[in-house]
Amino acid sequence: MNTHENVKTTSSLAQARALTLPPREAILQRAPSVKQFWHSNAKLLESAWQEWQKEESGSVFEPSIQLVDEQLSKAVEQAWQNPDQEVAVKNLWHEVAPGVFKAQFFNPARLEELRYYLDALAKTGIATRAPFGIVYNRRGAMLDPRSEGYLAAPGFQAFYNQLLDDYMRPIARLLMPEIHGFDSQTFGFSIEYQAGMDTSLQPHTDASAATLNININLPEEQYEGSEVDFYDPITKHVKRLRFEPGEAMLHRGSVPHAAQPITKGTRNNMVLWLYGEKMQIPVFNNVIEPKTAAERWAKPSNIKDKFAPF
Ligand SMILES: O=C(O)CCC(=O)C(=O)O
Ligand SMILES: [Fe+2]
Repeated sequence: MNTHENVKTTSSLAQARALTLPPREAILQRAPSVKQFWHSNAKLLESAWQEWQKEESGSVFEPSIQLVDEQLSKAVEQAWQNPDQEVAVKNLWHEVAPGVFKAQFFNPARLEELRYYLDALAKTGIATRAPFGIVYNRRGAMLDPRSEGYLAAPGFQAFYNQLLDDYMRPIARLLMPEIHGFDSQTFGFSIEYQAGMDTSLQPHTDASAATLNININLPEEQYEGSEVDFYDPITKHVKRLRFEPGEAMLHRGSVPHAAQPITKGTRNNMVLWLYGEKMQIPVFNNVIEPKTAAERWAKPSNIKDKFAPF
């Protein structure tokens, strides 16, 4: 006989699995009924994810920060212990276009752990919402708690928060000092590009102060096309960049960029954003107040608000 608590939590997963998603046309039209669907089921979905995790713990290997490239994780760990050594982190990032920095972020040999886990999440039968920003996104997911229908599995959330708090924020502050102070709020989503599905993205800027775009393709997952173009608004130069498995680009949200059509294979990525309270981002030509290394390697005390870009 189940305890009362068990009966209650077991039913969340079953209830979540029994939900009928709004029709695809309504989703694409961003109908108010779709927003209402996610809003009214938000609590149920969160408890379903918790329940799923309880049931599955042991059988599904959770992604850990050990997936991060060893050089990067060592340098970052050192910097947390002694911020004056942050230059070792900076040296691992190369400015490949104005305001765009590239580094090896995940160890490609361990990416299958993340992908295996994400596949397991996709098979739970718990509904997730794809990013509206990607025209027809059929495969991607929302990652941040501010987004309805997000991947609320506690194991995933722990990993996501570590990526943002331990890695992205201090690194972004180090490479783009003007974003410091516009970085207490987080946002994230995943994308899967595939010919015949979501194939490209029009030129745009992000509503972020900084964007970390990490390729999570497995080494054997080849693709053609799907380069990301970054535009230099001053010189009008276009830099066409290709992502290899585990590579990341960290860029100012204000740098215009576009994804070229994918012609073969798939490209999977995880996109993380930082911005300030109420979605504030740095203003062009803002006076930059100098910060210390110790201030960069610190977690913001600001409470997260609920503003979601999409
Ligand atoms: O395709 C990419 O890697 C870029 C995605 C992107 O720019 C976005 O989602 O805002
Ligand atoms: Fe973007």
